[in-house]
Amino acid sequence: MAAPFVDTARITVKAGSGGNGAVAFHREKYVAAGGPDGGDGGRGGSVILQINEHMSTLMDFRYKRKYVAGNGMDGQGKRCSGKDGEDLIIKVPRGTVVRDAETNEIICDMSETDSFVLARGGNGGWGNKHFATPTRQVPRFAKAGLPGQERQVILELKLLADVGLVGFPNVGKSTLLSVVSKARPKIANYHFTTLFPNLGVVYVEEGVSFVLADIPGIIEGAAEGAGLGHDFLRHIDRCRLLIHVVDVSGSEGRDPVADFEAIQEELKQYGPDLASRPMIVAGNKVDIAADRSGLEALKAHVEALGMPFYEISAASQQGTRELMFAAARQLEHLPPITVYEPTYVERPPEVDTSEPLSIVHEDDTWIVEGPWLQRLMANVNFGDYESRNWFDKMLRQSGLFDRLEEMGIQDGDIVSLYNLEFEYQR
Ligand SMILES: Nc1nc2c(ncn2[C@@H]2O[C@H](COP(=O)(O)OP(=O)(O)OP(=O)(O)O)[C@@H](O)[C@H]2O)c(=O)[nH]1
Repeated sequence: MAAPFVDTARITVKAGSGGNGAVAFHREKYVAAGGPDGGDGGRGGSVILQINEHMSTLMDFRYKRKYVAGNGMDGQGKRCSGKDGEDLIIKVPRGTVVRDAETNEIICDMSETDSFVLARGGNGGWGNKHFATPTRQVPRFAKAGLPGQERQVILELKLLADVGLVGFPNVGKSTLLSVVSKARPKIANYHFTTLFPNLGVVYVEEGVSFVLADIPGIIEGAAEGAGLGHDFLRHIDRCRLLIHVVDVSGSEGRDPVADFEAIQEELKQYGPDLASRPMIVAGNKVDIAADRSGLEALKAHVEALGMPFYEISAASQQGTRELMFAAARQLEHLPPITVYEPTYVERPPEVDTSEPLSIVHEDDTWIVEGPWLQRLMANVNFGDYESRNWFDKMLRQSGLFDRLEEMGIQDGDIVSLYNLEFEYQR
């Protein structure tokens, strides 16, 4: 079965690595010993998400899963910095929610934020021009660039509609949407198949309009993942108001109260807050109702629950205008669309500190390098106290300071770790 509507995708993004710093010395005729003039490595490009208003599905992510930004170039002599790596822009439809693939935490909600840096490029390494000091006039070292961030994320599209139509298949949701929405602007390009959520703009009166979505395919068991229903339930999340459409014609031997309750149960299963979402109930197909018993039973049932009830015939447009007015009136008092607050907490990467680091001693400087240190430093936020403490703890735990002591480090010497230098104190 082909279901071309793609509203969730898992992708890997990788920012570019920083270029390496250069070791070079100034050379000029008649100038005896030139100073160090090795330039810095360029910064790695970042991976940036950006909203594109013309996109309405995550279809593009179906076949392309890996997104890599450009690496920074290495530095050169004559103080030339390497070129920065190019940023990679990924376009997503408005309403895309980004989660961490491992923890499922929300990283960002692209509904009000127009662009977001999803993976930071690595810093370029410093060239040796930075390392000249009075005691260290000929620094023969430069720094390697740091790797870019890499992460796996899940993109999830949640429609930005004010009102969602829910109900069993065939109760007349699409028909209702088609008769109440006059215009189908660019947001309404979901109409490739009937399995797509349909969006329409309802113009109620001068200056009053709202976006109405037909959320198809809610069936019993959808909340547990049966059929396609579950995929579409996701879209109701942001609707401020639901219109629950129930077939009250009594055709096919259906019981309106039982149908209503079955869908309510489905919403509850999916999320308790969905079941408590403000709701208007519409009893549809009154034009072909053989008698009014089903309709009256449903009306009594929902009014006892405190919900407004409207009887309509979508096909003949009876009562549909009143229903839309009622929806618009309710919307006036309802808070704006949900924006998902980020829940993602940046954690330090897991590193195996047992792998020995390389230590090179030059003048008063101790240059420390190694793959795990490089990875660690690319991910530590040095502006944050906790992170700095944690970094310090990792260094101690690795035995680095004991080894430096053994090798004869003195107080006041410089420890040089990629883009960080500090004075050693016992
Ligand atoms: N007589 C009558 N028929 C209706 C009315 N509303 C819808 N129908 C018919 O009921 C059938 C199903 O209507 P749809 O609008 O496709 O139902 P739906 O709820 O959108 O169905 P799904 O797309 O499967 O979720 C169609 O044949 C409609 O013509 C109504 O008010 N009266």
